[in-house]
Parts: sequence; C-alpha cells; structure tokens
Amino acid sequence: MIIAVTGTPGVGKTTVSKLLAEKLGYEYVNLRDYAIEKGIGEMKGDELEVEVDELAYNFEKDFAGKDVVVDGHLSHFLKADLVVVLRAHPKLVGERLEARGYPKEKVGENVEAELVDVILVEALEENENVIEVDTTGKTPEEVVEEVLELIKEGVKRRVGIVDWSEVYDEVVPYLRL
Ligand SMILES: Nc1ncnc2c1ncn2[C@@H]1O[C@H](COP(=O)(O)OP(=O)(O)OP(=O)(O)O)[C@@H](O)[C@H]1O
Repeated sequence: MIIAVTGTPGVGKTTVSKLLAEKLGYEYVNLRDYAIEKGIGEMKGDELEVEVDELAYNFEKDFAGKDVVVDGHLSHFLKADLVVVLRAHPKLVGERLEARGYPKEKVGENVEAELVDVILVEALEENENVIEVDTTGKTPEEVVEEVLELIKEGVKRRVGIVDWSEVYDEVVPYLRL
C-alpha cells in the first residue's frame, strides 16, 4: 500500500512518516530527495520546482504495488492508496518555520496556507481516501498511533476535524496583511 503523508511545511511530516514507516515495516521515501535523485524539477534559489505530472508518473513507475510511506507536501498528487493530511495549529507552523530561519514572507505564506486548509483541499481534489490528523498537543508517537488505529479500523476518509478560523486572532502576527 502507498501511504502519502502531506501537510504544510513544519507540521511534522518527516518525523511522523519515518515513524509510521518503521511501525508498518514499509519503505520510507522523501519525495523531495526522490525528485532530486531522479533529476525531476529545477532549483529556483533554494526551492525545488517540480512538474507534478512528471513526478507522479515516475513515482508510479518505481513504486506501484510496493509498501511505501511517502513524505512530502506534494505527495497527495501521487497515486496513493491513502493520503494522510497532517494538521497543526498555524501558530506552531509559524514558530517552527521561524526557528528554522525561514524568511518572514515564507513563514507567513505557510501559516496562511495552514489556516485556510490549502493542502487538505488539494488532497480532497486528488484522492477519495483522505485522513486528516491534528498533531497539535500530541507527540509524534501519538500521531502515528492514531493513524495506525484508523488504518486498522479501515477508515478511508476522515476530514473536517479542525477549524483554524477559531484561532485566527492568535496567528495575526504571522500573516501578510
Ligand atoms: N506531534 C508531532 N508530530 C510531528 N512532529 C512534531 C510533533 N510534535 C512536535 N514535532 C516536531 O515538529 C518538527 C516537525 O518537523 P518535520 O521536519 O518533521 O516537519 P515537516 O512537516 O516534514 O516539515 P518540512 O515539510 O518543512 O520538512 C520536528 O522538530 C518534530 O520533532
């Protein structure tokens, strides 16, 4: 089974994906590293711009039928059996990206994306099987346990579990207003 773990940068995809792959005994694939390895995309500054169709085509050729957890904010564009959309309070996204030294503009862009569900909406346009998990206040282990439980129960779709409009006031300092 191919499990795509997606979400706004900083929500914890890499941490959760590695742990999930380990628990399931699946291969872990970082989609950015895969694209670079395959020579897909072009570096624009420190950002890798990829053609999503080319990425999805190659990924399917290499991984169809395998057991993989694929980690990346474009992973929901791949042909996956299940898409896990990780969510985190936008303030947490802002704090983490600031701590990574991201420029203010990029922090704001990602906080806004998390606030208005950009990745979730994209994932729902691409795949029927979308599970949303709120990581806020949870450890990576707890998040992985939640995902494993949902998989065990055969849950294929669970969305609409967060509403960040309720915390809008807390994230105003990050927004590019
Ligand atoms: N419940 C949680 N789930 C995942 N990560 C968490 C959680 N709580 C705290 N963290 C921390 O948040 C950080 C998330 O970083 P990580 O690189 O995994 O995010 P990411 O979504 O892959 O980001 P990017 O896409 O920018 O690489 C890590 O330092 C991790 O330890």
